[in-house]
Amino acid sequence: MPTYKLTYFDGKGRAELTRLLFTAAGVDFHDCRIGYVDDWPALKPHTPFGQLPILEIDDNIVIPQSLAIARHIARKYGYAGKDLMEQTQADVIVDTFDDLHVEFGKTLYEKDESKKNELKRQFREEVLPRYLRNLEKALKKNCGGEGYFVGNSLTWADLQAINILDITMSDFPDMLKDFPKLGSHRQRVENQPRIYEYLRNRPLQKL
Ligand SMILES: N[C@@H](CCC(=O)N[C@@H](CS)C(=O)NCC(=O)O)C(=O)O
Repeated sequence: MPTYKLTYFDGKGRAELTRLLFTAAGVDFHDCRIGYVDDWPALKPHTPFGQLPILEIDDNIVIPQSLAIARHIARKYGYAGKDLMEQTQADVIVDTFDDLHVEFGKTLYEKDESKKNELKRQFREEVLPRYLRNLEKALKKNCGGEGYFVGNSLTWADLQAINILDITMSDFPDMLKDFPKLGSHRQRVENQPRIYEYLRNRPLQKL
């Protein structure tokens, strides 16, 4: 088994999907969390694109880009989809949740208070319902929404779903109230034994 070191800041952010994948697969990894002020300036010039996360494999391969990292682990351990079409369907769901994550991010980092409130209103009333409606429709297309996003077993699309919903719900806690299939899917995935244990024990962090 390769050795893995995942380096990121101390938060969920763009590393949590890979942490969830390692957890689901039961694969050991070094979860290296560094400080933005104390550690990052020295490390940044030694990373391929000056960004985190990076995944180091066997001390000699370095992979940047969070979704490339997660896709690599998903493919390696059987969570990418069973054939080309399933893989593409899983990619579509992962990318759509990534878009939602980016939209959510816009509501966090605006400095001007009144602009920030307007961004949050737009996100809550327009952006979020649009994404959730489309994602619930996509979920229902497979087994009426009673199983997984793709095929008949867990893929990285399901892990990306619980990850981004969790991060977004930190500010919009009742956002799934009109989307019962997304809500029950979330519970189904979070109740998988390894994931359940991981979620109970991971650091309590909003983002
Ligand atoms: N598309 C990249 C974006 C990576 C990214 O924006 N990383 C941020 C943290 S979330 C970062 O490294 N910030 C520090 C910096 O740019 O100096 C990915 O998904 O990995």
